[in-house]
Amino acid sequence: MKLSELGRLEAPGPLYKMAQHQFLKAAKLMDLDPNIGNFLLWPQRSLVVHFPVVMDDGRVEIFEGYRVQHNTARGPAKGGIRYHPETNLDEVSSLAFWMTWKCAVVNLPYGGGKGGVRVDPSKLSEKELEKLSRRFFSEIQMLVGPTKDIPAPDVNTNAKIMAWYMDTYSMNSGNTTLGVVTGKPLDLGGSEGRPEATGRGVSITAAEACKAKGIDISKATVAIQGFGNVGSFSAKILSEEYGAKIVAVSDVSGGLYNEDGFDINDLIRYRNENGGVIKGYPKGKAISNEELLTLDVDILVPAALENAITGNIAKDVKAKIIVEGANGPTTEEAEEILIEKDVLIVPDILANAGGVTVSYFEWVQDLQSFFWDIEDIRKKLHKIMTKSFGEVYATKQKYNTDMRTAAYIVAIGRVAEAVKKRGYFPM
Ligand SMILES: NC(=O)C1=CN([C@@H]2O[C@H](COP(=O)(O)OP(=O)(O)OC[C@H]3O[C@@H](n4cnc5c(N)ncnc54)[C@H](OP(=O)(O)O)[C@@H]3O)[C@@H](O)[C@H]2O)C=CC1
Ligand SMILES: O=C(O)CCC(=O)C(=O)O
Repeated sequence: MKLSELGRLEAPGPLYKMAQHQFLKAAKLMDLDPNIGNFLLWPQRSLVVHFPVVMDDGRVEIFEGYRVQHNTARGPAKGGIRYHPETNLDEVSSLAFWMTWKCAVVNLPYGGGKGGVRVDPSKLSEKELEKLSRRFFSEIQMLVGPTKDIPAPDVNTNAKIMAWYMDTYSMNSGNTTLGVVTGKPLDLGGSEGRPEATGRGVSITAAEACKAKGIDISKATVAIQGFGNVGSFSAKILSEEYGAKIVAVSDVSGGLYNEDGFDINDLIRYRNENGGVIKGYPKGKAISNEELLTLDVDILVPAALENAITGNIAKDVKAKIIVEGANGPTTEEAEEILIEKDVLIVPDILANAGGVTVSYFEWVQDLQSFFWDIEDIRKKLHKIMTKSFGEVYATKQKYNTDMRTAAYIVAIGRVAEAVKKRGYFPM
């Protein structure tokens, strides 16, 4: 059978289909065995759960949640859990799919998984959030475990929620199991450097991309969409450690522009004191998220949600480098336009892999009950990110292709090797 003769092309939805197209582009270039290709195109396991939560006013609300394991050939599934009112099986399946390739591109001994609950957490009280988190984790306990599937934070989830997950799993199983989730608080088996890790990985790969493009990062201008975990740490590290000038930032409430560059610590302080929102910060001019994406900057970091850079926006993008802090921020149509315009895209599965890499360090530390210091973590992360960037860039040159396809080629090669050596198919 040829890869083009797929038995089943109905994906869970449009996002998953886009992810499959990215995979197929690489699979064809590397002439992947069709049996392996057809297998890797689909999630290995998907669990959809519905569960009740008694709200503070006595009403019972039913929530829908998901945990998808795309592939576990190289090790336990790994990937975050997101809380968002619009998340769905299509989105979570796509995110799980990308986790498989992300873990493989940085050569971690993991497969890919992801989870989500359809909820707007800003509308819940602290007590409701805790009840929802504990009940959801109990509902997916049949899939998770330190040697099976290890969740972590993603959009709208954090260390506090990871602690509740860990405690719920431990209560249900009768022993304290630190290694069941990562991104936990430091005094509960968390790792130094995990909160900053994704932003640090974004910054390291941005610096490598600048070298490849002949841009001096200490003179570079940067626009960042999204000012949560990934966006704010990318801004802080790029400005403080690499000397780049962050001229635009945004969150869901809109964007801010300052041609002299923002003082990121002051902006973080404002966000924290202002209910998590940057709107109204006095030292910047208000701009829309769309304006931010098309600013004349050297580096653009989308660090919010999927499909932010559409074809229409791509036509007006002026950045020379895009570093995808978010998962899936560039649509297929946009990517074609950007490649045509010679924009260097550092794809999500490479650019934001710093988070899962330090999650891996956390898991290793939990399993061995021996913890490392921040210098160790940063050094090891830097080594993995620069090596991975180099491997992907060399593959791009070898196959004369774009960075995303090159990253897939590296990752698929590693997963295919595991599939073959485990003996999934007669060879
Ligand atoms: N956390 C991690 O370690 C990792 C995260 N990622 C990916 O990075 C992205 C961001 O995740 P993370 O930082 O953790 O999430 P957070 O919840 O911490 O932050 C998300 C940010 O995006 C903003 N945002 C949401 N929607 C929009 C929008 N339509 N336009 C502009 N801004 C918007 C939010 O604004 P507001 O607060 O106002 O809602 C917030 O500032 C996601 O794609 C995630 O999957 C990837 C790898 C690891
Ligand atoms: O830290 C992790 O395990 C996974 C983070 C994540 O969900 C992601 O990289 O998209």
